[in-house]
Amino acid sequence: MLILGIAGGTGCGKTTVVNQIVDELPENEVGVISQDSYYNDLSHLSKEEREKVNFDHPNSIDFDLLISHLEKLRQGKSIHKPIYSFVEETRLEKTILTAPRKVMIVEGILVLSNPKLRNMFDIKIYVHADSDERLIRRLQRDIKERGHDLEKALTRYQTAVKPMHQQFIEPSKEFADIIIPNNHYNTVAVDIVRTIINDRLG
Ligand SMILES: Nc1ncnc2c1ncn2[C@@H]1O[C@H](COP(=O)(O)OP(=O)(O)O)[C@@H](O)[C@H]1O
Ligand SMILES: Nc1ccn([C@@H]2O[C@H](COP(=O)(O)O)[C@@H](O)[C@H]2O)c(=O)n1
Repeated sequence: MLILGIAGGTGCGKTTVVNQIVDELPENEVGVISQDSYYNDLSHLSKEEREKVNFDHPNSIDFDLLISHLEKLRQGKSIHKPIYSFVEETRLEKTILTAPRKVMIVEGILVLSNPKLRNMFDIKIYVHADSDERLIRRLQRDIKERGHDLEKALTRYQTAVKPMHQQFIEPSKEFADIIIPNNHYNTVAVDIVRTIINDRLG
């Protein structure tokens, strides 16, 4: 199994890059795991309490479960991947049965920050976009798709997203084998990563 880890700040385009990579590859050969699926289950907290959680700190992610799932996939076993609702800010009861694939892509803001997870990756990629570009994209997405209003999105950005980015995410860039500049859609970089994967798939 070839495991790729793809990190980068919120709104840099990780999901978009992964979708572009996967789109032209055989469906049954490549699997994707998003760190977002592994947010801690906060169903024991009230909605008001959940609003106050710092979702950009590594402690908000169940890395133990993510790592154990990746280990199982590597052993050829299927996993029950959690489903996270950004609107409810909690994990759903339903899971997705996910089978191992020849190539597994793990993407998320903090996947290169966690040393144990990072060491499981054969190829480490960091997607870079400038912070103003990321903020614009994030506001548009959070308001359209994640049920936030402008004030909530901006407050979160100032109090959690930006400081955690500076403390944990940006420094993880130094572990990357490949840095993809993504202020603009970068089809050349996507093609290069796809070629690496195709080589492995033979
Ligand atoms: N290179 C790009 N140029 C302009 N918009 C982009 C680019 N890459 C992604 N986007 C848009 O930015 C938003 C966030 O992208 P997404 O892939 O979800 O980022 P991430 O997964 O890193 O948070 C989405 O609405 C997406 O369509
Ligand atoms: N309930 C939540 C949980 C997380 N977030 C934000 O998601 C961002 C990470 O996801 P990306 O797809 O943008 O990489 C992270 O910055 C959290 O602030 C949220 O808004 N609500």
